[in-house]
Amino acid sequence: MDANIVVMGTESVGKSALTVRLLTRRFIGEYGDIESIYSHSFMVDGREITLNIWDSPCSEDLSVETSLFEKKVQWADGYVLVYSICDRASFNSVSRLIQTIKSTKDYLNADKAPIVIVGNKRDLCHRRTVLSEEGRLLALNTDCHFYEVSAAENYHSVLMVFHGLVNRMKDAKMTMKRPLGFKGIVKSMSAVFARRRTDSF
Ligand SMILES: Nc1nc2c(ncn2[C@@H]2O[C@H](COP(=O)(O)OP(=O)(O)OP(=O)(O)O)[C@@H](O)[C@H]2O)c(=O)[nH]1
Repeated sequence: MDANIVVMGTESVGKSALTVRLLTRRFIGEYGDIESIYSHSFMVDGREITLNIWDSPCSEDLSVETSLFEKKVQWADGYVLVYSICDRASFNSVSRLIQTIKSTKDYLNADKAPIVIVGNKRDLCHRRTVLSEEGRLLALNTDCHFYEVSAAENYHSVLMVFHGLVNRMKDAKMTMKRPLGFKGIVKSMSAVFARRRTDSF
């Protein structure tokens, strides 16, 4: 199975940290302002799954970004929407993103693609401003899955996010997508930071 996942959320919530954690099992602290698509393969229930993961900074200015946003929605088989549990504005933004994704999908008549909501930075619970229950309730109300994780502290919880999404995608009807033109597991940090221009497809 080959599936496309878009990782979205506001600035500094840990989108790159989550993606890099999945790819390398490591947390390196600083990630720079990278927008990249990575390819990562792993086994689930004896089957090889290849995920193409688009780590994208979010622009709230959808009037400017509409065509890029539509491109992402057309491309995506699933979404990881990230907020920081210490940043209420990032949580509110995820809530708005879900509505925008759903209305764009309706507008484009795109396939139903599952969404996972991720509350990141769980290790900073002394600075928490968003309760777990709020995340859980948002997920319940919008038919999404919900996880709270710490990309800084834990690889397995991050793995669970992507496994959970893969399981939901298996249930959803998947249409064949145009291949990205590159594949393979990203194995080293230098490969992780090899940039891929997103306007090339
Ligand atoms: N304590 C803690 N810090 C984290 C965690 N995840 C990410 N960070 C930190 O938060 C900052 C932003 O992380 P990034 O992964 O660059 O966030 P991003 O969402 O990709 O940011 P942009 O690319 O600017 O949109 C960095 O300083 C990370 O070290 C976490 O789980 N816990």
